Amino acid sequence: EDVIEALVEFMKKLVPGSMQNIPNWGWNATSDPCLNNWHGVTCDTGNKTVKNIVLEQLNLSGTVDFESVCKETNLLLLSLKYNNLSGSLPQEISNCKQLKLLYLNGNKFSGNLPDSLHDLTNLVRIDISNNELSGNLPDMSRNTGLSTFLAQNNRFTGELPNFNYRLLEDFDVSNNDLTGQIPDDTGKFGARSFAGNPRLCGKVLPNACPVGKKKKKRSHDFLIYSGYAVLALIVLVLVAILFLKKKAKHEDNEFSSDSYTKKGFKSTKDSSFSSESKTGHTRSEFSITSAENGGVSASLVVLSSPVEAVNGMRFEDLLRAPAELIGRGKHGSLYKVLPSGGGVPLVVKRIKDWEISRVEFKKRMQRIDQVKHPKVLPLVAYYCSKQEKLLVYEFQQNGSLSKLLHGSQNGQIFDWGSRLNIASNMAEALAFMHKELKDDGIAHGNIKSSNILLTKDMDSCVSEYGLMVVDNGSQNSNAFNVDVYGFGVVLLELVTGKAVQSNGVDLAKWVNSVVKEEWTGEVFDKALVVEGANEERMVALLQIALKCINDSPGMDQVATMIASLKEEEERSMASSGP
Ligand SMILES: Nc1ncnc2c1ncn2[C@@H]1O[C@H](COP(=O)(O)OP(=O)(O)OP(=O)(O)O)[C@@H](O)[C@H]1O
Repeated sequence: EDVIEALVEFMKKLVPGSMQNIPNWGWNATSDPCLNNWHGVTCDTGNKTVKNIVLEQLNLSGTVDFESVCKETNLLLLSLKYNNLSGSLPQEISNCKQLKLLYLNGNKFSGNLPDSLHDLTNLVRIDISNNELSGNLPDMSRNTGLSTFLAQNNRFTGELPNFNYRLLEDFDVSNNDLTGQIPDDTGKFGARSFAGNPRLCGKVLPNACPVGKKKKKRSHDFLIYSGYAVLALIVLVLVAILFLKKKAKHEDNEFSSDSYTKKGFKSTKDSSFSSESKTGHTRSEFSITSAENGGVSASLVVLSSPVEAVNGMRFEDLLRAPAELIGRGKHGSLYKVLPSGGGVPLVVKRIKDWEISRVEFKKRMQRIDQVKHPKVLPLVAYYCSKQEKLLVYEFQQNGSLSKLLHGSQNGQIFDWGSRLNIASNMAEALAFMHKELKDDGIAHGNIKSSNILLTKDMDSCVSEYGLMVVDNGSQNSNAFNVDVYGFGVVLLELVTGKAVQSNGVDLAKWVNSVVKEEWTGEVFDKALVVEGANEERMVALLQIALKCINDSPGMDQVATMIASLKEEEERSMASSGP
């Protein structure tokens, strides 16, 4: 009832005047928003809780009662764009804790933005553009899941705060009255994102910054950094004391029984660390906290590794190394870490919410390590405590297949032959892993183009094998089918050049429907058509992709089909060659 009352209150304020002014949208206290389909409301699948409110372009001219709506609901999406709403955005907006998408653009909101926006830690997109908002922009560097921040055409003043520019995909603060220097040293966003702020300066703007201007900020940063350093030092000393105490009590018998070269670090009750990136210009933080219940010890297990710098590495080395957050996916965060003793950069994947016992986890990682394939990125080390699971891999400087296909290509040509090569290598690697790990029930679990990486020689390899346990009831074989499906989608990306989800359209569904309508020619990546890639073989690869998606063939069968396609391609190249 409280929810209904709050929602009715919210609607009353959106439409000023008497209740009669509210159009017949079903929003009344005697009905149910989920069961009676209130206009603009979407609920969860059980029709119990309101998840989305979308009231766009409806000429609403009142104010927004964030207090009521955020207190009583767990909204994921609130979109009120293109109305005539006014008033300010209150601190209480942060009670909408689950909010992922907030669209308030195209209204007449005014006043300062509340600082509490940085407490919306689930926020992915916020669009407050085209309003009359003023004052400083809040510091949103802690909203690490944020990918879109649009605040253009307002009256914001003051300096631009720090954002996680590396993680942002869309950013626009143009046409405000911002001052000072652009802190985005990544250069990722061009002049367009910052234009129309005459007192803003930076590399991408015609307005270069006067030399020496950054000093004040530096000394301020220095204070913050030294604070972090002192904190980290205290924690490290505590960890060391606890570690020594524990060590005296326990013998490390974890690493004696098998054939790997392993060295473990035992960390005791609490360990935490914070460091800052030396590579990135923007400040980034890395912190691993492990608070073990009941003082059970945890270890970093370093597997025998071709990576020199890693052999002998300890957990504390990992913690001490400069690190930079480079990704925050559905399943956890990814950090790039530079080992302190020099050597190759590493990535640390920190998995959240994986309900797996430590024994199971360890068994699984060791099993994966036993099955080696040259095109599967080997695990370098792993760490497992009750709350924390960390996996260490070697950093691959050439990025992922996803970036190659959908990122700015910097003039790189990604031709048909290379695509077929990647398809064939990845199919073969997965077929091998599936065969070897069938009995253990360990599939990859998360096949997608961002998990196919390009090595320094531009060779492809699949990363993060076995990090996701696909929850598919009792039939383990399903996990392998999920891989085949994921691989099918990767093949579609290779053939179409399109991303898995573009403009809300699911790639597999789109290709399936286009092929059904017999417009197959429409789906191919224009770059491949221009290059003159053989259409017959493109159709053949497309069909293999659709087979993976619709019929769940075995990975070995898929690998065989792609291998013969590749052979055909090579034969034809040889016969048409000079
Ligand atoms: N070893 C690595 N070297 C270089 N880049 C990597 C490495 N591992 C992952 N990446 C890249 O870092 C980015 C973030 O990776 P991350 O695994 O966090 O995200 P994701 O694959 O999109 O999501 P998920 O959590 O579902 O795996 C991706 O673009 C990925 O391609």
